[in-house]
Amino acid sequence: MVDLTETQKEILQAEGHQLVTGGPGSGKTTVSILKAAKIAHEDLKPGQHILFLSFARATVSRVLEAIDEESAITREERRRIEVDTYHSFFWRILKTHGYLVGFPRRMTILTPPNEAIALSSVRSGYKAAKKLSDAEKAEKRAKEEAERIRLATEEGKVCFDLFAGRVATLLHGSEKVRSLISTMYPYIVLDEFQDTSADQWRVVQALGASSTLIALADPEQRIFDFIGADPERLNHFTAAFAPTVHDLAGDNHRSKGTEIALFGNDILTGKFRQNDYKGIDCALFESNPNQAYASLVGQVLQARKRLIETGRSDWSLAVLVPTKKMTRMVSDILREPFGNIPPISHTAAVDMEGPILAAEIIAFLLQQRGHERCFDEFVELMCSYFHGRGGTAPTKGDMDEAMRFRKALSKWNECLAKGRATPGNSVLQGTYAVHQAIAALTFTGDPDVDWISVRDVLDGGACERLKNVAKDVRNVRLLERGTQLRQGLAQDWRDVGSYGNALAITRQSFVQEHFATAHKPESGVVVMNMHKAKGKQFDEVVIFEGWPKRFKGEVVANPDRIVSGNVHIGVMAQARQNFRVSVTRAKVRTTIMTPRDDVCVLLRPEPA
Ligand SMILES: Nc1ncnc2c1ncn2[C@@H]1O[C@H](COP(=O)(O)OP(=O)(O)OP(=O)(O)O)[C@@H](O)[C@H]1O
Repeated sequence: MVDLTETQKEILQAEGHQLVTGGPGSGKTTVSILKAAKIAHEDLKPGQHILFLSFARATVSRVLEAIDEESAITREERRRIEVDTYHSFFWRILKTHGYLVGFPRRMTILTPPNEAIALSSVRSGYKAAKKLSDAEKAEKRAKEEAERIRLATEEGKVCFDLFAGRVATLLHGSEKVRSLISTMYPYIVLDEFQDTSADQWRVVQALGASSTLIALADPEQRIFDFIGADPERLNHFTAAFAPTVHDLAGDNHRSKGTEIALFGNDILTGKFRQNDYKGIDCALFESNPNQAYASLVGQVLQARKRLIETGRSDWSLAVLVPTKKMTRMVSDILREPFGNIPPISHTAAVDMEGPILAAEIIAFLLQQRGHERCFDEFVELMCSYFHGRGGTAPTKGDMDEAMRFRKALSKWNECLAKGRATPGNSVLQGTYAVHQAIAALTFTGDPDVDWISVRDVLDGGACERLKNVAKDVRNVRLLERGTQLRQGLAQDWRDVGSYGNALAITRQSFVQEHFATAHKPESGVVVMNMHKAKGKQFDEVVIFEGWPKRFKGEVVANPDRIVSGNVHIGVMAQARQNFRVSVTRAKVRTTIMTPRDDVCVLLRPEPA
């Protein structure tokens, strides 16, 4: 067990609502878990639990792991601590009481890929977000919201974006539900409280009426302004609940013996106290893809070597990049590095809409039903993939592609109806050939083997779009040992001797996967967007940003930078906080990779 600091001890002793603040690695999560165990031991009545609410499943798994490591916590106390995400907690409330806010009794979750499909026709009517005026943005938002509400109330398909607002309305409107929840959870810990959105805050206000709240926050790790976090949120909490306030301030237990935390603080002010910081490396690279990626691969290999040499098996190395696009690019490079460097095994936190819809296509093909409209359904699933794979930003190209396939299909069917040959130049010829090839496969009953044999046919077939599906689906980790999907498919085979329900099983396992919390925190090499690193910790971190593209010596584009365009505008508070969060995820070392000819503006000292 750790030796608690004086402030941590005070937190354990204090009663009533609490606000615990402190910098990265200052021990907020740790002390709140010990506090939860103490409450479980001393204050809870039979049947009651203490609820630990967090934003992301990844944070949940880190907290669960921390609970497991705390040998001072008994099994019974552990059982009384319920760690959950806001999403999953809200869904539980909506499922039982949603009818109070106009939802039908039978509801299903509209997962992000299916939400993307449902909203794609609204969204594709607008230009890219950057080019929209404020009025257009508001109009687009209102139309999206209206469609979400229609889907929920008329069809019972509820998407995540509606959860917080509806639960807030429900709790404020029903004293009965409020007290039901508070009886079940008399104490609630709110992790990363600085990032609470307006709707989530309304929920918290209602919960705090009868439950005791413990909010954990670092105002300077606030990185979700773009979805409604508010710099005033901590003041709202203080005004509403008059909590005792405990500040763990600059304590740093995560990267003890290094100056990573100090460097993180200096990023906030732009005034660097030292030339070198222990635990921080700056690696410059040349501004062209070959050399940039070669430098990255070199740094990743060196870091991996250092970590393997520690002899531990649970080491972790995060490669953090500024954009989603770069997450994919870096993942592709690590999968197939140049020359004779073998693939660098890693996981990548890419957007899952495309991969999930691609998995649905594979699942559909596994069903091999060969019924009359089978090919039509297959093409329709491909069109859904085009509609949904762009997530919140469907591209015009994808929308056009879906239209083209639908048109081609009706022409195809017209020919068949008239007993004529299908058009030789149809875009569907390749698609049809692949469909036939898969229908002719003989499956083994081993979901892994069969899944991969379908994927291989897509990959090697004559349809370019299906090759993309094969590529996208590689990002799906659902077939790993013990997963819901793998078990479901194997069971299906045992029950009916085929994968007759593969599509339904796949859809269901993604919903369950979304709510599952029994995941281990990431280990090995992981690639992710800087925003996703919040609340996590790794042994080493490599931060890798984009570089300026020049033509005749002039910068013509400067994409994928930590600060947009790498230009110095105003105080850049959000960019500084975001960068600091990334830098301080490391326990031992953070390597920052920035282009030699255009070093990140946040690393240049502020003019005095
Ligand atoms: N008093 C302490 N003595 C030694 N180690 C500690 C102490 N408190 C916490 N730690 C350790 O320090 C690390 C960081 O702690 P923790 O995750 O609780 O910080 P945090 O404030 O929640 O961080 P962040 O806001 O960056 O997510 C953990 O590995 C934890 O076990």
